[in-house]
Amino acid sequence: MMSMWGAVRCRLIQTRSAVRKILQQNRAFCSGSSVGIREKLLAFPGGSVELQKLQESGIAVLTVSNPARMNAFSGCMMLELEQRVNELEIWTEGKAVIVQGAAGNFCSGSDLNAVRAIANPHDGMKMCEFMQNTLARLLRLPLISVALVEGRALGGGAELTTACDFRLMTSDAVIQFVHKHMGLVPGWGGAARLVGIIGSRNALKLLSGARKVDPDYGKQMGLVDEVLQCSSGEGKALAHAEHWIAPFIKGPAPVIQAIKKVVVSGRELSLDEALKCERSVFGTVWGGPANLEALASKPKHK
Ligand SMILES: CCC(=O)SCCNC(=O)CCNC(=O)[C@H](O)C(C)(C)COP(=O)(O)OP(=O)(O)OC[C@H]1O[C@@H](n2cnc3c(N)ncnc32)[C@H](O)[C@@H]1OP(=O)(O)O
Repeated sequence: MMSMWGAVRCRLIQTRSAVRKILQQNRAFCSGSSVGIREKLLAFPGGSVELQKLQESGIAVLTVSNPARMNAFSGCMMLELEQRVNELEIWTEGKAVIVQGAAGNFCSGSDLNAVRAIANPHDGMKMCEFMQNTLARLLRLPLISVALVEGRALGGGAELTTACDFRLMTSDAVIQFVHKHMGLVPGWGGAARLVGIIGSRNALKLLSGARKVDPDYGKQMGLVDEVLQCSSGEGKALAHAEHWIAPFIKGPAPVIQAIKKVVVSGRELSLDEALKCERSVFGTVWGGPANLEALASKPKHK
């Protein structure tokens, strides 16, 4: 009969092979069809995507920064976002990531100067594919992710909020899928994720009406998880967001990461595949330090 440690080892190997498969898919994308679009994106400089990892709390803060253009995504920022996601994917001590915009504003979507320059269907689709891949990887991170919306989240900025597990808004913030006004539909995966978050009827209302979502409307339709008691640009929102997320990330990083992994598999895989993945992830925490410590302390969950 296989020992407990043998079973744990076996499940660890299964998990590693699942992770390897996902990494191979990501690498295939990085080395394949996106090569041409990377060169084109490089031609649109400006702004940055900054990452600060707070080792003590296990919270990372990802800041989209291009204040002169209301934090619109230049081509270089799209490439930089991908790099930041790469870094977060291998942050084993991390528990959460807060995505915010610089200077009290979330993000006004793609940089319209870049959009004008690559306004042909071929380049548009390649850019879409690039951002879809990056945002899908952001949402699949083994970290609990929060979009902290101050000011405006427009177009691609609204799509970025859907690539996080939770959305928090300051009292005067607005999320708006303005794509229809631009003669577009979301292309960074925002429509598919929006349907998953608020259902197809509400998604249809937001996209076809290009409706402004204020905090009350956002909460009412389930797009927004919490309205923070502060205004945009006041400098208080990040501290409020850290406070909001604290109860969800209490505990050791491997356990928090395992929780996020089983939720991602439940969200994205068929039931059979999700159950398989859940077993593998379970094997990584069963008999692990946090589990043994909890067993030794004879807890009562009152
Ligand atoms: C994926 C599909 C997409 O994301 S398509 C892009 C969707 N986004 C947009 O269409 C945003 C268009 N911009 C706006 O509606 C307004 O600029 C908003 C964001 C409401 C801000 O208005 P307001 O506070 O009056 O400031 P402003 O218009 O003077 O803007 C300040 C400077 O920022 C610029 N800016 C803003 N958004 C973008 C953008 N997406 N791309 C490029 N530049 C942008 C404005 O042009 C303005 O620049 P400048 O001071 O005139 O040089």
